[in-house]
Amino acid sequence: MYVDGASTTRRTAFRDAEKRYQLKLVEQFRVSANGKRRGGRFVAEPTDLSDVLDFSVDDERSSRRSLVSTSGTTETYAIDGHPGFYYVKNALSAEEQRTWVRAAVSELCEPPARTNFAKELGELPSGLWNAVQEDLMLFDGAWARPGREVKRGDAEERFFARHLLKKLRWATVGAPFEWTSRVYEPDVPRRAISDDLVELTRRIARAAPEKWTFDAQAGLVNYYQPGDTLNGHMDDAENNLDRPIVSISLGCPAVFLLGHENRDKSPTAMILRSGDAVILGGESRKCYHGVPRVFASDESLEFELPTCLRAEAWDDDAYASYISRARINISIRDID
Ligand SMILES: O=C(O)CCC(=O)C(=O)O
Ligand SMILES: [Fe+2]
Repeated sequence: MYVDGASTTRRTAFRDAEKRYQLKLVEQFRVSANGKRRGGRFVAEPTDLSDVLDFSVDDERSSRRSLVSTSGTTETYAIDGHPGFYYVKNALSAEEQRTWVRAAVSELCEPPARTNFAKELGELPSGLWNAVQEDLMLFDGAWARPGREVKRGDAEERFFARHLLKKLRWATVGAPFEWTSRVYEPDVPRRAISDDLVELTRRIARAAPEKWTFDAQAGLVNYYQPGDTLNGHMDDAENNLDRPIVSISLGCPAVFLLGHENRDKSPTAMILRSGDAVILGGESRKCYHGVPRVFASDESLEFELPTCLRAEAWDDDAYASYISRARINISIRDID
């Protein structure tokens, strides 16, 4: 769906910013009772976020943003130096956040949606989420109970549904994207974009004062675990770059870098939080962007999940436990 510049190795202002925010693990040592130094525990090195916009707090960094409109609890902001980009805070209600987390892991990644597994394993059988709950594994193209005990470190471990769920990185809804030829494939089986998703993203797109035409036709669902990143890229496979992209964040917070038309200008860093959305329209539609960092919700108080995603808010603990260590992004595009 995007140009992932071969230039990720070239030193650019964008690349420097990615490095600044990426997760760095440092070994933690402790001295045991007999005076020996023991290591082996890795923790995240603190990251300096003093230059990162956070729409959930009002401080000196807020001078770089301006409130464009308010509708109920939804607030839409523009950011200095990034025409056409909007941050839509509280774009989703508490209930909608749960609905779309549930849909992302139990519907949007289900066949015939294309996922990152297609190349290595072929299409997974349907029911990945239920297979995780029942601790099943992939055997001869179906979910099955393991025939014998599988120990930690055994090669078969990677076929457990719980392991595959951790490796789920993307799913496409609507017209699937062929990453090699970099085109949307018109005539293959697909998971249609539901009316609910069309309606939701249309509503969000209307928050932009430009009132761009936006027809939700294809979507990419990205699944991130803490430590996962999305390299700086520009989405350019869609025919008409005058149409915006609407991109919804769910679960753990992330650092999002919004750059410019090349990688040499310093990007603006901001935190994307659950229930918020961004609109990449106008000039910003052709700008580099990426996600160098996803924070686990228990890393620090400022990254806690909103109450609507914590265990007590669900009737099924499994969703709460997944989303406390995952981020989901649903980006919807108009591809004509
Ligand atoms: O995860 C995000 O917030 C950004 C996703 C994105 O840029 C993409 O899917 O093209
Ligand atoms: Fe993108």
